[in-house]
Amino acid sequence: MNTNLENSAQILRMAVPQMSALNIPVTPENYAIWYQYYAETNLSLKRAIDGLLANEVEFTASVNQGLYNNFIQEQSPEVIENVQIETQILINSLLNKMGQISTGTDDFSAHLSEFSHELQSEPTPQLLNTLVNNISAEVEKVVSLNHSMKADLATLGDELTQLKMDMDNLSKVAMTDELTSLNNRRAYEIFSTEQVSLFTQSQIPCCLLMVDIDHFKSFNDTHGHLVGDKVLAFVGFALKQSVKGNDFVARYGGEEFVVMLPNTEFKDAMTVAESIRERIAMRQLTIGKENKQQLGHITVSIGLANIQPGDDSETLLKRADDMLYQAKSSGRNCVKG
Ligand SMILES: Nc1nc2c(ncn2[C@@H]2O[C@H](COP(=O)(O)OP(=O)(O)OP(=O)(O)O)[C@@H](O)[C@H]2O)c(=O)[nH]1
Repeated sequence: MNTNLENSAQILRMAVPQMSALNIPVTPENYAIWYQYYAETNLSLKRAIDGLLANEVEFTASVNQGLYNNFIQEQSPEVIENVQIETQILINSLLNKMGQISTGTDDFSAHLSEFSHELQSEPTPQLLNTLVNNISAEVEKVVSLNHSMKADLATLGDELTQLKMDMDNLSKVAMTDELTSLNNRRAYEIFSTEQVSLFTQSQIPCCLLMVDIDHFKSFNDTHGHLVGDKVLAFVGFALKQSVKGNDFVARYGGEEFVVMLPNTEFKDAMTVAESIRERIAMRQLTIGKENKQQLGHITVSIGLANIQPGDDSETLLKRADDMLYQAKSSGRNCVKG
């Protein structure tokens, strides 16, 4: 900021509180006296005031008038009037723009009102000059405050975006099964609760499939745990491939998966379940890129349940699980619902 303007603003900030502490009305004349006192541009005035202050003389109207008459120069009235009008216009237009300036304007507003008040009487050219300087200084202060606030806000915005990305990432990790990259049980529980409450509110049908790999223990025992993991990933992928849109696939735990089919009637869910079963059963599993090792086929059993009045997510899951048990008891590689 221009040093002259900065000085004027500083003088203004010293003069006004001092005048108020000494109960001196902020008239243009009085302001001119105290401005020049703090600016130290009028040494005889400064000595006179220092003397009055040292002797604790009260600054009555006549003392103030005496200071003005003895130490402040007379000025031409027309010049005063013109500058007075211009300054008033400037203040008004600034006041109108106040709403557009985002923050940090309270002091500014107070100062402008002060300046405006000072212009009500007949100010001297020095005072007007001072006022214009002070107004500019205050404007620059607010503008630079706004610039730095904008920069701060931009930085804050970047930090928030980064934080939001980190949070999104974290919640993704918390909801994802590492082995299959499907939703995990926690994500399923949230989704299932939402679907049950949707059904309760608006009877939108929704079905749940519980999918369990058949004889997975013996598969693991024969081929090893790592190959077993690959099979889990394959089943997860096959489930994803078999559904669409808002359908929700999760690994519930171990070799058990769940598929939720929102807005789906029982018979359509049965078709989806059958297509999942077939897709998995028909696939010849192999491992290794060059020397492919044949692993044979795996199958899944599926239990199907639809949400019914009075259900919560646990009762729904229990019915699907009961159906899965039936599918296993009926020889596996089938769907029951
Ligand atoms: N490789 C691998 N195996 C797992 C994982 N989680 C659970 N299993 C295995 O899955 C097998 C599940 O076995 P069981 O519950 O007896 O069922 P099953 O052999 O699939 O037989 P049925 O369900 O009756 O057809 C166990 O051997 C578990 O160790 C996993 O993350 N990776």
